[in-house]
Amino acid sequence: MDPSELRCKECYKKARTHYTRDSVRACLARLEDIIIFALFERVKFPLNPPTYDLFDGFVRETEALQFQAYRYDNPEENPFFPENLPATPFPFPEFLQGSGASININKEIWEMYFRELLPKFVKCGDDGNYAQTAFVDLKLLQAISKMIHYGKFCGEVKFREGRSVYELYIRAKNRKALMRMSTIDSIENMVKGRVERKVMVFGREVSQEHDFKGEVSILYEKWLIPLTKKVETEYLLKRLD
Ligand SMILES: O=C(O)C(=O)C[C@]1(C(=O)O)C=C[C@@H](O)C=C1
Repeated sequence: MDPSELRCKECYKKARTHYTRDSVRACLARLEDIIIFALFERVKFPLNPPTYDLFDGFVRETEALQFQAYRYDNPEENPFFPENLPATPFPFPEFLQGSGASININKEIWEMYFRELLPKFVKCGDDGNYAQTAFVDLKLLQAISKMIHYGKFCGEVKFREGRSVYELYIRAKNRKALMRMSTIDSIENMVKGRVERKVMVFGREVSQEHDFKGEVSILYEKWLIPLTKKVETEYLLKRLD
């Protein structure tokens, strides 16, 4: 059968119209699984430096292809090289509002990935598996990017629940207060605990070679959660533009 014939009524419904605190948190939890699995996949390979001679081009070409397959029509997805792609109007009914909808901090995520994450988790060496290394790097980068940019959706659901207070701080451009309002320590601790448990369960085999104890939750604490909150706060600051 030609897969392009696969159609059902639901396909035309473009259902991603509404997000709630619970649905956004459930997405973040699923992305956590993808990030942890991909991290385990990545540490099976050593650093493999020649991978990175062509990695930029590999990401640009992959994004150009995925653009044609409508990946970036979805406001949950943000390219690493937007300058390489035609501008996209958002065809999904828009949930995000204001000019913060187009925030893209992938350049910062890219820096964090190569400066902090890879050197921390991956051993030096070269086993020749460059294509596999590049695929898993991109998978991990895209999952991390999606998670961090979910900060926009976190910001929007919180704004809709507490519009009057948020409007006050947004008009006063009070970044600190918005950051404080976005921060829920109990949820962050729950996320870090859950990450630790997943690492222990998913990573039994990998952990014979790599001792991940605490490291993935530190990655969350030091980079992934702060960058998600940064996107959330920057989104809110532009919510009324
Ligand atoms: O769950 C939320 O409310 C979020 O904003 C997400 C998140 C996270 O990155 O997991 C970020 C900030 C909060 O302090 C708690 C959790």
